[in-house]
Amino acid sequence: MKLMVVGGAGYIGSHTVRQLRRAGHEVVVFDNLSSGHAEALPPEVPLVRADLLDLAAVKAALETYQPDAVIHFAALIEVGESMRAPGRYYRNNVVGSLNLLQAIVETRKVPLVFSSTAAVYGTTDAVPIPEDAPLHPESVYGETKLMTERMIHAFHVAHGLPYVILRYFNVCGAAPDGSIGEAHPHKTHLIELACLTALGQRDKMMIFGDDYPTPDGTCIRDYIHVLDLADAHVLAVEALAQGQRDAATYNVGLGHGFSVLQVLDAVDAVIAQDGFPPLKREIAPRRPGDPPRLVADAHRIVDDLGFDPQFTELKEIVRTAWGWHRRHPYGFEE
Ligand SMILES: NC(=O)c1ccc[n+]([C@@H]2O[C@H](COP(=O)([O-])OP(=O)(O)OC[C@H]3O[C@@H](n4cnc5c(N)ncnc54)[C@H](O)[C@@H]3O)[C@@H](O)[C@H]2O)c1
Ligand SMILES: O=c1ccn([C@@H]2O[C@H](COP(=O)(O)OP(=O)(O)O[C@H]3O[C@H](CO)[C@H](O)[C@H](O)[C@H]3O)[C@@H](O)[C@H]2O)c(=O)[nH]1
Repeated sequence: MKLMVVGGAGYIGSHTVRQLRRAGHEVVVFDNLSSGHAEALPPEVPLVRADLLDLAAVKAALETYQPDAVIHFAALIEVGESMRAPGRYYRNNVVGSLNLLQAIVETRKVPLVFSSTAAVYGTTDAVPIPEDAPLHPESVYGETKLMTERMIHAFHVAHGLPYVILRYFNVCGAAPDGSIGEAHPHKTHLIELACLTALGQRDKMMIFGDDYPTPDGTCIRDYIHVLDLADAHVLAVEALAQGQRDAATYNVGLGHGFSVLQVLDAVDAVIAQDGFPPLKREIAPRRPGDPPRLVADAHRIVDDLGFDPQFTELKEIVRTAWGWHRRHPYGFEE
């Protein structure tokens, strides 16, 4: 197939581009490079450097490249920033996605795979969380993702647009060859921060709360490797193309969780193999808005699409992140 990957120069998009190429698909990337990196793309993949807010550019790209399906990763993704600059987030994420939907139905009405997030559930008592749990996002970021989910469904009902929505849990890790990996401008993710702390870019790791109602008192999350997540996109887009699915929403996680302390122990074990000392740790207050436990009920994607994640060991996941950060301590900015 020929696929247009919108936001394909970003962290998850660039790993997905690789897996799509490996699966034999042709790819074109549409990205404004606001947080993505052209260096993260294979040289043979064309990059249309343009903005989703430019409707004419989106339509022109669809008309020029005539893709068989579109995968949509483009968004602003920082929860804290979304609360301080809601206008930017609603405009970029909601209006940008609306332009993409409009351009698709006005040009080629091809299937769409969309990146959503566990943040659409907000704080929930459900463990694990099924896809039909109540949706109560607690941030503007989460709200923009839920609004986009609803727009996509409305376009499905009104125009027959086939779609798969994937709700990711905690995305982590990097390409095992260390060539591409996470390089967000602002670092907030636990595993990335731990690797950068090991490399001396931070003094110590702060543990945000050790008094949660969990076995070791720290928060539990479902960590999904970025390559497994990329494979979920390959499965989704192929199921859409073959007409096996035309409107589906899936959680993407492992279905079991690890605590902050378990993650930091895994990082210590991995970096010790390269002669690095254990991370300095400090217990800090809880971070506002962090639910104690977020774990996916991932049965639906396993049953429907045959999703079969390969990175199920925490140390294996951490080893790939460490390999990337060690080789590229400043990301793509070397
Ligand atoms: N990283 C995570 O942990 C996580 C978790 C859940 C969901 N998601 C979702 O996955 C998607 C990808 O996340 P990521 O971590 O790869 O982020 P990222 O910032 O690395 O990638 C986003 C890409 O979209 C591009 N982009 C943003 N706005 C654009 C616009 N208006 N026009 C064109 N391109 C634009 C950026 O330049 C970047 O390349 C996002 O939609 C995010 O909400 C990410
Ligand atoms: O220095 C740190 C960084 C994080 N944490 C803790 O580690 C856990 C994981 O935190 P991350 O920031 O890595 O990830 P989140 O669970 O906050 O967020 C992720 O999952 C969300 C879904 O709920 C959204 O999808 C979001 O985009 C994605 O980054 C949390 O308990 C957090 O408090 C620390 O203790 N110290």
